[in-house]
Amino acid sequence: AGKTDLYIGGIFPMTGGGWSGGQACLPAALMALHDVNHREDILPGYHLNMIHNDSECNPGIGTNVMYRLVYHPPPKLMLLTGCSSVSTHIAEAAHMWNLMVLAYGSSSPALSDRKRFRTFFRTHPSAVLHNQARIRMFQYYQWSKISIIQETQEVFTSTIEDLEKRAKEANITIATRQSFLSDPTNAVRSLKRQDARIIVGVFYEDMALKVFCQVYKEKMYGKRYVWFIIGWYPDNWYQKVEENEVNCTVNQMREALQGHFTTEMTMRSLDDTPSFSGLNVSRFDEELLLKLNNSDPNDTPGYPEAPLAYDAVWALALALNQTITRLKEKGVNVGLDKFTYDNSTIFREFYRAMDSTSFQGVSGPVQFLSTGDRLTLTQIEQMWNGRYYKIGYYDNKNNNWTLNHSFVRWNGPHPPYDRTLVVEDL
Ligand SMILES: CC1(C)CO[C@@H](CC(=O)O)CN1
Repeated sequence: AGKTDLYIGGIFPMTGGGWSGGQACLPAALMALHDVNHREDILPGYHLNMIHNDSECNPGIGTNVMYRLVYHPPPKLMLLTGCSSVSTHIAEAAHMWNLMVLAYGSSSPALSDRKRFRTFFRTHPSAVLHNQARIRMFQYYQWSKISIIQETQEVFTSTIEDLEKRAKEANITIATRQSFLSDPTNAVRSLKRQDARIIVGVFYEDMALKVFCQVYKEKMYGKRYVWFIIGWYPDNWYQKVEENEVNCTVNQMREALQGHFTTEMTMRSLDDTPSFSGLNVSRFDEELLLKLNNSDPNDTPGYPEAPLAYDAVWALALALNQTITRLKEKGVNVGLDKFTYDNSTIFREFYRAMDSTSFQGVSGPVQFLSTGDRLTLTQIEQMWNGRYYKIGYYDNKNNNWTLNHSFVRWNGPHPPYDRTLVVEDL
């Protein structure tokens, strides 16, 4: 007998100036849909379809896509979203239609607000996930005086507010906090004037080039300084000096960046054990590359986040599957295809099922906090001679970490101090 069709909405940033991660995340989501629909034990008797459009990572366009998905039949059971700027608009309104929003690409800490985003979940961790690893490193090397420089973007402002809270709890002083909009020259000079030594820098990669060219000019690198920046830029980000009109050479950038640390959320499971779907990381990447007709993964936006999109589709499929059971247990004999936006019966069980998600994904264990947040490991790397080396991981769920400190290298004879010591200058 033919299967009953179910529909979900998918909003993917394919183009536009922001994060266009839909380029790899849409193929990954379609891969998961295919795999789910070929499992007899999942949503038996149903066929899951996704209707998707390009948000261009633009909140206005994204909201328009949502309205079109909602006001054109058939009803959609939920919405998948990417960029934070789109998710914040859609997730605030979605409850009006009993719609769950599951983001595979939203890192903004602002989204961890259950009151404002009542039906929001995400397989992409919040950007605050960098902070516990940073604090642990500071404690390990006994740095209790930290400085901060940030680009004025909401995601970085919210991240630094969380870092300040955690630093206070750990008796670590934030000596100075500088921010800049598009030219970091004065912010870097202020750090130098205030004798900043251990510095956390949060900005997008185009600004990172400007910051470290200025760091080179101010000589704020070498044996007296330690920099912590974001790790999810492409590995060769610092070489793009011409296209960003930065007047430093690649060698000067490399010299300024020698020994800096980065933190980033891990988006692929560290071990190769198969996920619930049967795919392990290496098989997933093989299949994804085929879908991307073997274009260079480093040049395909969203390639790092693709497992988060794959796991998001599995999460909603397993939650819908659970919803069937929950409805039966409540004696509600209605098919999922009978969902309507003004009927909260199905949504309520769907929400409870999503809230209790727990399965092994390609991106690692998939579970949500009560805020809808996802925890993953945080990866710590260090750059040496222009290349990044993994030196440790922080497990944010169990609050423990592994640091291969013998891998860590210093520009001087010992780790720098967090302030000027008289003895050091003798
Ligand atoms: C790690 C990154 C690049 C952070 O921004 C996310 C996009 C967003 O939060 O809008 C995608 N993943």
